Amino acid sequence: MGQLVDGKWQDVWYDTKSTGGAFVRTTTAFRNWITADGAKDGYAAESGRYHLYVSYACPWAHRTLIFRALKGLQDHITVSVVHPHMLSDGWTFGDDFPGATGDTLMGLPFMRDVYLAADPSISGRVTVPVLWDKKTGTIVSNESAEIIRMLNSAFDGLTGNADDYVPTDLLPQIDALNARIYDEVNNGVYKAGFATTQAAYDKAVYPLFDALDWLEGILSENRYLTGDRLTEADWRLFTTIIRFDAVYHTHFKCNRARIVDYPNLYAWTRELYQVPGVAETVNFDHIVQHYYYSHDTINPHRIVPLGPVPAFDAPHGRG
Ligand SMILES: N[C@@H](CCC(=O)N[C@@H](CS)C(=O)NCC(=O)O)C(=O)O
Repeated sequence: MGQLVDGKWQDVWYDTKSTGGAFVRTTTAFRNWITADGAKDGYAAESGRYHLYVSYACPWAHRTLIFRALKGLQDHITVSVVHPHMLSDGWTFGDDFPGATGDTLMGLPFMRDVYLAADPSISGRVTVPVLWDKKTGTIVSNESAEIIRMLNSAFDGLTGNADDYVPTDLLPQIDALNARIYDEVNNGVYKAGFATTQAAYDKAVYPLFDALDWLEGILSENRYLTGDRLTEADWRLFTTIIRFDAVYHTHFKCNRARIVDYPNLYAWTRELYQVPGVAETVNFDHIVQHYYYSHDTINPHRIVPLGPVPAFDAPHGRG
């Protein structure tokens, strides 16, 4: 775990001293957009041009794998999967774990080397996902929220897949859902888990469970978050919820309730898990190994608790 400072790796954990024990997520550095013709930033949607660097453990990277699958982009965008253990070298391309592929594009040893290939004097955290452009040899984007918006539509002309998870008429509703879900759920579990004071933990964990109660209410009356259409808002929530009982409940101390205790949220999770192509993007060995093994300030002995993984392939009964 560390970060790059002027192109040099420094092994340091998150600083919570200057923020009263609170985890504050840093903003991302590469924010370009792929569009159908490349008119916006020079990145045109072309088959075989782009490569995704992901971790199966990471909920943000998971979003991009889901959109790649939903949009039928598997033959157009290649992928490398990092090793689940993120230790003093950060994410690595060790391939001695089932499903970890190594860097299949450039053969580099560490994820930081991908950032250095884009900018040799870069400063900042080395995060996944990364969307890499093979043509110009740089990072297009390392912001999952923007990568999935690109994947949602930019390649439609190439694939003929026009499924739209961000329909214009629902955009304000999707953005409003995303904003609360990001702050209180997606990032809320991290704020609870990485807090180093009781006050910072309390400030995250109460809103988190209030938000889960709110979402359970929505899903008791609607099939999906915005009503009867499955949208980006559902998928952005899904990658946190599917990890919840296996890791966040125990490791991040989000233990007022489990997802299996919320009948509608749990059934909705099973329905989304069973959407064709999605189950293949969920890898519990990587998820469980990553969290319990990588955060030595939280779990210094790296003991991976037994825990059950809920039966996400059980009938969901929704619809
Ligand atoms: N804003 C980024 C956040 C990505 C992120 O924080 N990824 C985590 C893994 S779940 C990471 O790579 N952390 C490494 C670090 O912070 O050093 C996104 O959504 O794409």
